[in-house]
Amino acid sequence: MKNQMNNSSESGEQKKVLRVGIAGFGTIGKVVGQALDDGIDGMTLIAVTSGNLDKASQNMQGFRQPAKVVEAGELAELVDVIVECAPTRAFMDVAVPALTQGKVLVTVSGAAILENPQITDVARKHGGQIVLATGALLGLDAVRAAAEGTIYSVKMVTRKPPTSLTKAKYVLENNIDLTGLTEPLQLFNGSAREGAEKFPSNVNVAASLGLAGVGADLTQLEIWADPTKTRNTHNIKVDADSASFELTIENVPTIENPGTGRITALSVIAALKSLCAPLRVGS
Ligand SMILES: NC(=O)C1=CN([C@@H]2O[C@H](COP(=O)(O)OP(=O)(O)OC[C@H]3O[C@@H](n4cnc5c(N)ncnc54)[C@H](O)[C@@H]3O)[C@@H](O)[C@H]2O)C=CC1
Ligand SMILES: O=C([O-])CC(=O)C(=O)O
Repeated sequence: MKNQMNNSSESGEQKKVLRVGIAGFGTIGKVVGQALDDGIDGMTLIAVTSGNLDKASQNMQGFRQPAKVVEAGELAELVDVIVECAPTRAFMDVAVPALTQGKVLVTVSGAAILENPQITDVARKHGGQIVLATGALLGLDAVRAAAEGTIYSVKMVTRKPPTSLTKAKYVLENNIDLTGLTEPLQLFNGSAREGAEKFPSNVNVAASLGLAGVGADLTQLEIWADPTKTRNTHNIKVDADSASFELTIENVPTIENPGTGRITALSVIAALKSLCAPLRVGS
């Protein structure tokens, strides 16, 4: 990782402090920014960019040390680590300059990585790294481990309250009215790749599951708008030669953006901490 800041610790030894920038200061970005402002060992928030720069400044009013608010193109050169939590369509505008400059990109945009697989070549060529945080899912550590052997099948079923899906691309494009739904409605049944294309802001987790395991084409996905649910629920079933497992996570929707579970920002914070921690738990 290039260009880390040096700080002297009390013992006099040089300690590397990672300079962090956030691209996308919305539901996830604000929580991550607040955590950095509260203090994460070994890193400091330097700069933020977002769709609306004035709003980003306002959102840092309570911060002890508000970061610089910069245009998207300026962010990468100022920092060592970029946290990308912008809409899928903005991913390449953030990722390419970051990785071309050899920086670390921490992201939850699994759908955008599937859509732009060449981004890993950019990272490889310039010595950058993409860290796809687990986000709103669970079990990616076990899926990755199983993928070192033979996985026979991976299936994921997502059930979200209708309010978490009203802004989904597929729902808007097809004028699907989810208000007044009285029983579960299946919106999608197919591969994780196709699901991530149709619901890019809603099943990043399915894209991540595909990337962790047998690939997005072989990962099966169902998406349901389910009025019996109050939480964004993902169930995954994996059958492999090393293990079989079934896991379910029930994510509390955020108030700002019900499609995004509260745990997502916390997963990003955990991923950031892993970059500096002397002990890293999980693969
Ligand atoms: N893997 C996972 O578990 C999850 C992934 N996500 C992904 O994270 C993304 C962010 O989620 P939220 O924070 O809930 O969305 P949000 O809509 O609350 O915030 C997005 C922010 O990005 C900003 N933005 C728009 N255009 C931009 C650009 N060109 N450059 C930089 N920032 C820009 C917006 O102004 C807004 O502040 C989602 O679009 C989704 O793709 C979301 C939830 C879970
Ligand atoms: O997958 C996503 O992008 C978001 C999600 O399901 C959740 O927050 O539960």
